[in-house]
Amino acid sequence: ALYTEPSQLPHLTYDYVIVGAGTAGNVIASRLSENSLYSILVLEAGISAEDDLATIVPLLIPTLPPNSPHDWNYTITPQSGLDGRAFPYRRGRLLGGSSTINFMIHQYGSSEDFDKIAEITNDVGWKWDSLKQHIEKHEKIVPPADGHNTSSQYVPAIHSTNGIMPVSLAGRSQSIDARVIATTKEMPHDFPFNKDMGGGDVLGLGWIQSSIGGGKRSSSATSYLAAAINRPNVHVLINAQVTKLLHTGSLSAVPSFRAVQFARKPGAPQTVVKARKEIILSAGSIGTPQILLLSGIGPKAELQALNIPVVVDNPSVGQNLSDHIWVPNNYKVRDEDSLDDFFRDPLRFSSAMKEWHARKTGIFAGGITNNLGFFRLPSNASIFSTTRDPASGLNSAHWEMVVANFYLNYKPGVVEPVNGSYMTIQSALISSTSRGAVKLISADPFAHPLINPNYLTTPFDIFTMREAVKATKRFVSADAWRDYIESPVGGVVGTEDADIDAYVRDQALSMLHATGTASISPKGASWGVVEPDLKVKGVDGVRIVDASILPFPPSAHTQGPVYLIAERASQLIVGENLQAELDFHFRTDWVVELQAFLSSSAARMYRFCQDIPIMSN
Ligand SMILES: Cc1cc2nc3c(=O)[nH]c(=O)nc-3n(C[C@H](O)[C@H](O)[C@H](O)COP(=O)(O)OP(=O)(O)OC[C@H]3O[C@@H](n4cnc5c(N)ncnc54)[C@H](O)[C@@H]3O)c2cc1C
Repeated sequence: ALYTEPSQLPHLTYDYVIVGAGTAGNVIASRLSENSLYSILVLEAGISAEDDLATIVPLLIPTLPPNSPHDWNYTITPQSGLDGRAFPYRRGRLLGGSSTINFMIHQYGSSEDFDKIAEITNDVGWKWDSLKQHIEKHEKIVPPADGHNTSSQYVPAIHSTNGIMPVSLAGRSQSIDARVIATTKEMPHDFPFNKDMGGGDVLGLGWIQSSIGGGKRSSSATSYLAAAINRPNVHVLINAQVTKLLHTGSLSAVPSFRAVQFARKPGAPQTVVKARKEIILSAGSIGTPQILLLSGIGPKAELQALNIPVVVDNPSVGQNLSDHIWVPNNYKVRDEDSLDDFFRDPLRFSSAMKEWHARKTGIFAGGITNNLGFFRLPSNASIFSTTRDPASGLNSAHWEMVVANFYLNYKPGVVEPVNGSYMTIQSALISSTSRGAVKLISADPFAHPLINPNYLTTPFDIFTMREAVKATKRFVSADAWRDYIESPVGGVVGTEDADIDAYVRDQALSMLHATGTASISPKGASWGVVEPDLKVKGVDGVRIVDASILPFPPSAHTQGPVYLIAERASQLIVGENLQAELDFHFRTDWVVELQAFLSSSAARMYRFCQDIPIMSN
């Protein structure tokens, strides 16, 4: 059931309390609630926007304005690597979290990314060969909205048609598609064709898969949560911003956190709910470290400076913020079909909207791009004489290219051209090595934290962006574009490396792929925030499941990896419960078992009211 006010909650104690009904949180809620014996509460700070067309109609997403109620409306700190610029940093603040406002590109990353996580954590369960089993439950490949033949555009064998979330290939064809593919044939060394990036092999250029099904966005809310919300053991409360986790005692001298405090808005009454088994933090790469810090779990000196009582001194909380960053390379083109005219023409816009309403097809049924590719620097690139290759392996990317058939530039203050047709090639940094941090600005839980991604502050990052921009120039020099591109628009001024660097620092924006602020680490390591099983280090009762646990930026847009991580986390949690129950049964004689069986329903009722003491912190 969905509740909007704390007073509507039927209980104040649940088996599991999940913080954040976002991409990962809804996976956990859905999978755990498949067992009707577990009671689950999901607390979401944001709203439900299930009828909001901007979050349903795929191509309306570029029109969703900043400063909307769907968004946390963060701003990052001024970036020394970007000429001191600061800009909005979007995160979904609604059911589905960022999966409800993202650009729907859907893939998982390189197999080596996950193999590297397995190596870092000494946990083979994170290896790609193990993790990819979850694709079967997650993904449901459906035909694209225009029903075109996709046989040359993906490899069905590495996908699933049985999962919970509809995913499809591009829902409308674009005039540039054939030129992109022709370029892979003309320049196969620089831009090889990759028929499918969804199976762990990401390198090359090919067709995009999107979290779109039947012409509508698929989010964790429309898939996982929709499947679970009517189960009697699932309660979801929106407008509930968690202000901290409460220290409730200790287990074998390890501090326990088994209660969550939340409020609707600043000054509103605080409500406390208790978790009998576990709290799952799924508040995302910004929200999760913020909540840990507010709860006294974080760097001691930082917490003390804000008069937050320190329960667990962990210097890694909020550190290691990593992200992908991109620059637009805009070109003026000869094209009647670019989306520029479409967005400017109210008649075409409304007739396409009518088509979408009638049949869920047409321009609006597709995403913002049909093609993307992942690439590496040459192995003899000069940067490798001073910097170790940060990619997860030889089949993982350093940079990415996304091709869109309209003028795309979100830099604040940029005015879109009022006429003409355009194409944009986004050059993005993937294996970034700059690391930033999320820190509290005050002990006020409603104050936005300081978000400093520290972009482009390493020689590797600026080198790779420079090479990615140069590669774009090579790409558009192919014959395939000769009669199409008129001229670059607002691009690099000059021909020197320094000119490209200046352009990159002036133009770069975030891909909004924040990761790493509650990083996974080897069991018992002195660094990192969670153990390989995602339990918070030095804490009893809390697990983290979201993008924050990724130790480094993957070769992917980040929703796919988050879905796989959340599926595995659900399996770990359920598995631990089964193990605990088995242990219990093997230890007891039949009389005790019978008693347990007979009293289980009564016990569940009782445990709803059970009191978990709360320490002051
Ligand atoms: C505009 C945009 C475009 C993107 N485009 C793509 C794309 O095309 N493809 C792709 O793969 N990735 C994309 N991403 C990134 C991807 O969507 C995210 O990496 C991923 O969804 C993160 O999942 P998560 O579970 O970690 O966090 P989220 O999905 O953000 O979920 C966190 C949830 O926790 C809630 N929350 C936070 N703090 C609190 C609190 N204190 N109390 C209660 N609730 C709280 C939030 O409101 C939110 O619902 C994009 C992101 C954005 C913002």
